[in-house]
Amino acid sequence: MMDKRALRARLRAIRDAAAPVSMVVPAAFAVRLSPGLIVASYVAMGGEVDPTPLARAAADAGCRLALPHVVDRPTPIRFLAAGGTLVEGPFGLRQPGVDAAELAPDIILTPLVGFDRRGNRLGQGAGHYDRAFAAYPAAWRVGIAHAVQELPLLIPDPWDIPLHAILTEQEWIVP
Ligand SMILES: Nc1nc2c(c(=O)[nH]1)N(C=O)[C@@H](CNc1ccc(C(=O)N[C@@H](CCC(=O)O)C(=O)O)cc1)CN2
Ligand SMILES: Nc1ncnc2c1ncn2[C@@H]1O[C@H](COP(=O)(O)OP(=O)(O)OP(=O)(O)O)[C@@H](O)[C@H]1O
Repeated sequence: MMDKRALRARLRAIRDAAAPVSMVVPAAFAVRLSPGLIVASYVAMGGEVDPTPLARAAADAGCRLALPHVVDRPTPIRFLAAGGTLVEGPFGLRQPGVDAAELAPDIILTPLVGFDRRGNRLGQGAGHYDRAFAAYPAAWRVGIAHAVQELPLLIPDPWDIPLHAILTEQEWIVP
C-alpha cells in the first residue's frame, strides 16, 4: 500500500519548488468548448498551475465559468457561478460568495498534486474532487499540473475516478 500522505508531502514540495509555468491552450481542449457549456475552473493557490488561459478560452467560446465553493473538509464542494466578487474561503482559497448560483459542470478542471499517465490522480486528500467526479459522472475531467508532478504509477483506491486528460506545460496527456 502506498503512503499517500508521504507522497503528497513530497509532491507538494516538488510542485512548490517548480518555476511558474504558463499554459498554452491545447487544440484538443479548445475543440470541446461550445456556447452554454459549464466549465468549472479553480483559483490557483501556492504552487498550483494557473488555469486562467483555459478558463479564458472557455469564456471566449461562450461557456459559463464556475468555481468550487468550499465549506470544510467533510462537506462536498459545490460549483458556483464565477463572475461575482470572490471572497475568502477555507485553506486560503478565493471563491464565489455562498449566494452565487450553483451550476452543474460539463467540464471540470482540477489542480493535481500528483498524476500518472493512466489518468490516476493524487489531490489534497479531502476527497473534494473525488466526490465532485462521482456527483457529475458525465463531466469531462481535466487535470492540470507541472510535468514534474508525474509519477510512474499511482495505485488507485476503489473510489478513484480517473482523469480523461492531463495538461502540463509540456504535454496534453490522454490516457
Ligand atoms: N486552488 C484550489 N482550489 C480548490 C482545491 C485545490 O486543491 N486547489 N480543492 C481540492 O480539493 C478544493 C478545496 N479543497 C482543499 C482541501 C484541502 C486543502 C489543503 O489541505 N490544503 C493544504 C495546503 C495544500 C497545498 O500546499 O497544496 C493546507 O491547507 O495545509 C486545500 C483545498 C476545491 N478548490
Ligand atoms: N464518492 C465519495 N463519497 C464519499 N467520500 C469519498 C468519495 N470518494 C472519496 N471519498 C473519501 O475522500 C477521501 C479521499 O482521499 P484520497 O486520498 O483519495 O484523496 P485524493 O486522491 O487526494 O483526491 P481529492 O482531490 O478528491 O482529495 C477518502 O477518505 C475517501 O473515503
